Amino acid sequence: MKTANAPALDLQAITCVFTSRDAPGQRYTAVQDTDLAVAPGEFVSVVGPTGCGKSTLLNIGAGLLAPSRGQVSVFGEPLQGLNRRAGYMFQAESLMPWKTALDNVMAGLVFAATPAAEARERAMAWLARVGLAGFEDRYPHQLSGGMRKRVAMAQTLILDPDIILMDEPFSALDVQTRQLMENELLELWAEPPQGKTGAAAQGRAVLFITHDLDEAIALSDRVVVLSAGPATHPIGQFVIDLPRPRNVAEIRNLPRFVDLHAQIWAVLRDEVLKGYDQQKRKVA
Ligand SMILES: Nc1ncnc2c1ncn2[C@@H]1O[C@H](COP(=O)(O)OP(=O)(O)OP(=O)(O)O)[C@@H](O)[C@H]1O
Repeated sequence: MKTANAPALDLQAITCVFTSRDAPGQRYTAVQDTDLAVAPGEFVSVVGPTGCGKSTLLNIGAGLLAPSRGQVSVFGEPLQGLNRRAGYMFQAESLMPWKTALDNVMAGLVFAATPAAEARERAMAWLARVGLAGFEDRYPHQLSGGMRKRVAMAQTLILDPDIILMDEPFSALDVQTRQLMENELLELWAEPPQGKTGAAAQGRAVLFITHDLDEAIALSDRVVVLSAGPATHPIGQFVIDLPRPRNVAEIRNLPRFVDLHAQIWAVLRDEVLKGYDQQKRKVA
C-alpha cells in the first residue's frame, strides 16, 4: 500500500540464507530479521565488519537479490524485480573500457532510448559538472582512478535516480582523492532535484556501504552499525547531527565528530574483532 511519508527504500524483516560457500550442502544465514529504511533526501551509511552482509543488503535493495524472507518497499510500493528508481555505484570499476568517457556516461540514456543528440548533450553537461570537461574522448585507461570514479558518478547520476546505492565506491582511491570525491558527492546530493514530484522532490535518498567509520560519519545523516555474521542484524544506529554543508576533511576535527566516532566505535569494535577472527579461521 502506498502511504504518504513512506521511506524511499524500506527493507522490512529481511532474512537472507545462502548455500554455504565453505561447506556446500549447508546453509549460511548471512542476514537475519533486519529492518533498514532510508527516507527521501536522507543519507544513510551502513558500517560493519568485513563479510557481515553489507553488500547483501544493498543488493536486496537494488532488487538484484531476492531475500529469503521479508519485504522491500520503494516509496511505499513493494519492490518487484530490479529497483528502477535506484542508481548504483560499486567498488569495482563499472566503466566499459572500450567506450570513451562520453560514451560511458551516455550509455544509460542510450539504453533508455533517449535520442542520441540529447543523450550526448546531457552527458557533456554531466562530465563538465564532475570536472571532466575536455576529457570526453578519453578511454578509461587514459584517466586516473579519481577521474574514472568521476565518470562513474556522472554515469549513475545522469539517470537522475531517486535512490542512490553505493557499495564502497571510493575505497580504491588514495586519501586525498577520496576526500575530494566525497565532497563532490555531497555537493551533488545536496542539489535540489529538478522536475520531481511527491516524496522524491524532498531529495535523493542514499544508502552508502563502507568499512570506514570516518567516511560514514563525515557523509551521513545516520549511521547504522551491523553485527558480525552469521545472522547479521543492526545493533545500533546513530543520528549524525553535524552541520551541513560539510567539508569532509575539516569536519573530522570538530569535537562533536570525535565524540560520535567514539560512541559508534564502542559498538562497532567488538564486531570488527569478531569478523576479523572469523576471516582468520576461514583462511587457516
Ligand atoms: N551468493 C552467495 N552465496 C553464498 N554465500 C554468500 C553469497 N553472497 C554472500 N555470501 C556470504 O554472505 C556473507 C555476507 O557477504 P557480503 O558480501 O554481503 O558481506 P560484506 O559485509 O559486504 O563484505 P565486505 O565487507 O568484505 O565487502 C559472507 O559470509 C559471504 O561469504
